[in-house]
Amino acid sequence: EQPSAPAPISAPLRELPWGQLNFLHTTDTHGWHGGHLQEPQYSADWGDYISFAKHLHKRADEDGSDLLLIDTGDRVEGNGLYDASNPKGKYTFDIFKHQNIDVITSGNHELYLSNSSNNEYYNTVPNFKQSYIASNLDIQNPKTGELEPLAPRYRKFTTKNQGIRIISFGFLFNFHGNANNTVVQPVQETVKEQWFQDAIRIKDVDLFLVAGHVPVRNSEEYDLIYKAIRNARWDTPIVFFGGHTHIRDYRKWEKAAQGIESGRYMETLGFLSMSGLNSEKKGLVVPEKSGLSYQRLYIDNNLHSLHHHSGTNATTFSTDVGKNVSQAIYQARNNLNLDHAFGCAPTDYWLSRAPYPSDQSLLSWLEKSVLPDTFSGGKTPSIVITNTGAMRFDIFKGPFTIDSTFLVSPFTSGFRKAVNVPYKAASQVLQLLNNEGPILLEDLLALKEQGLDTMGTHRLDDLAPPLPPVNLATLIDQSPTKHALFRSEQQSPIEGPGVVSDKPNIPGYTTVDDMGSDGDDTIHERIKFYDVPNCVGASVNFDPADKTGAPEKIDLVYNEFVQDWVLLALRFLGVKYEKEDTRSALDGKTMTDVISDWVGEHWKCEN
Ligand SMILES: Nc1ccn([C@@H]2O[C@H](COP(=O)(O)O)[C@@H](O)[C@H]2O)c(=O)n1
Repeated sequence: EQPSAPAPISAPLRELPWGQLNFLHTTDTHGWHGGHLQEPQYSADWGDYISFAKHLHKRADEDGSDLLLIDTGDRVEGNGLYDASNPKGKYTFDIFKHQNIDVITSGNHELYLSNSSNNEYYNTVPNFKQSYIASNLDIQNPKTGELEPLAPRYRKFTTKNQGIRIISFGFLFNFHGNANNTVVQPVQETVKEQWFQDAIRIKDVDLFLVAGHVPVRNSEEYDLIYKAIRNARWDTPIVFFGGHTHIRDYRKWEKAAQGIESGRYMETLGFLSMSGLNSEKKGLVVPEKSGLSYQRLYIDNNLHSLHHHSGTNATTFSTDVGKNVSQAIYQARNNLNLDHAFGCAPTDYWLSRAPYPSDQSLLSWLEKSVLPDTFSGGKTPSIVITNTGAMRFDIFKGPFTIDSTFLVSPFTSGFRKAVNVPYKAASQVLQLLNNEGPILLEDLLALKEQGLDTMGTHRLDDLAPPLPPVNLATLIDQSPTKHALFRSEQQSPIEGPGVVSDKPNIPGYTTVDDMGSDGDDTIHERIKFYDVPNCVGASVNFDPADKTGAPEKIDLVYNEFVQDWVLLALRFLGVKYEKEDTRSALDGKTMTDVISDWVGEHWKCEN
């Protein structure tokens, strides 16, 4: 735990369902290896995770079971510890490498920029030489320019104590937004490749382990892999580890094929156990189960939970390596001056924990205050649009630091503008991007398919942030056209079999998955999450309500990440702008700069 981290509050806990083969799973950590310094519930750091894993390894060695660690990518972008250094990631690779991870894969965030995928090539792959897997990912060798697999396509290994023979794969979903130094092969092609077809037919395999930056639910990619393995091996157990959608989730394909997704931002250490697997070695002390079984627990990443599940206490918990890593994180945070405050937030602003629009909504704050104040300088009537996915985390009342700017918006995309756009068209772009009004997403997609867009790297709903880290069934939908699955606000919190009756006192995740509603280790009081639009926008230097005084032409300013969609929408509205017709806005400043400048000017700290 970092010295400034708030101490966890004790809460009723569910027990770790230890088995024959046990897994700890991290995903979408996005640089939060220092833990959450404003939220006691998630305040343990990467050093604590190292200590925790060490205790569980000891337990496995003592009772003859096994423990494997998995990480499924998006380790970068989203926290000052990674983003504030120059070059980015200067400290994180050396911090991360001290955990003994058995299977590790790449996420999409490792690939948006060529320097971050080159970092995988130069740092993370060599640091995890025995465990990095890249089943459908190639990279241009930075020295020769030749395309090569980022890491081995699959691995075969045998567990230490039980002698369970495992074939493991490492996938990335069919991602298109990568820089041009990497190639992500669509999963439907990978599963047809000879190496994959041979691997799933290797004899004497007790378990297929599919790790990937791929959601476990509604996932064409994982369904394809499941079917491909089942076509070759009708009954060999399969375990999936997923990621990308930032949720806690558990999916049962069938009795012998199940998988976990373990949240985001170092909030969750996913635990999955299996029993009843073929084993070469005897000596298992844990009780035998009849047949194969899987169990799961989503551990809140704080010391109260970690002590409890490892049978330790404040005196016995930290290992030497764990302590050193926590110290290295502390040192890096100091070097980067991450606690330096630009100003102090007067209240909390929520990305998806308050309805949009509302006074507590981060997106309302962005469109009502930050964007108009930032872009009003030139006096030109403008509409400013950003995707809401450019915003990644909430703002808490109190000091808004260098770290906070990267938590809220870490990306390097700048702003661009199309000048002198007819107002009639420009004023409809936001509505189109939000799939509201008479023209729907399908119409735009049809145009894209006719080749009318130039690049088309992102899907329209990728413009919004990942859904809040809850099962879709618990998300409160504000746009009925979008997600028919969501519950309405009137419905009561999820309850069901397996919910323990202790009164929850800590707000947090109340996960409902294919195993039921008893997956969170901490019995939480339910938090409400709200759906958000794809994009928000501000009218600057004119009043959109004043119908008679509407400008004829305006500048359309937008976050560079949404450029394809903005130009496509304009074309759909009868106005043709090519990328070359647009220009850089705000001297290349990013959203990170915009927010830190605005906070410095408007949110003074009262001493
Ligand atoms: N330059 C960028 C890069 C990404 N985004 C947003 O992040 C989303 C992807 O994040 P995941 O954690 O879900 O992988 C992407 O869809 C964008 O919404 C961005 O705004 N700018």
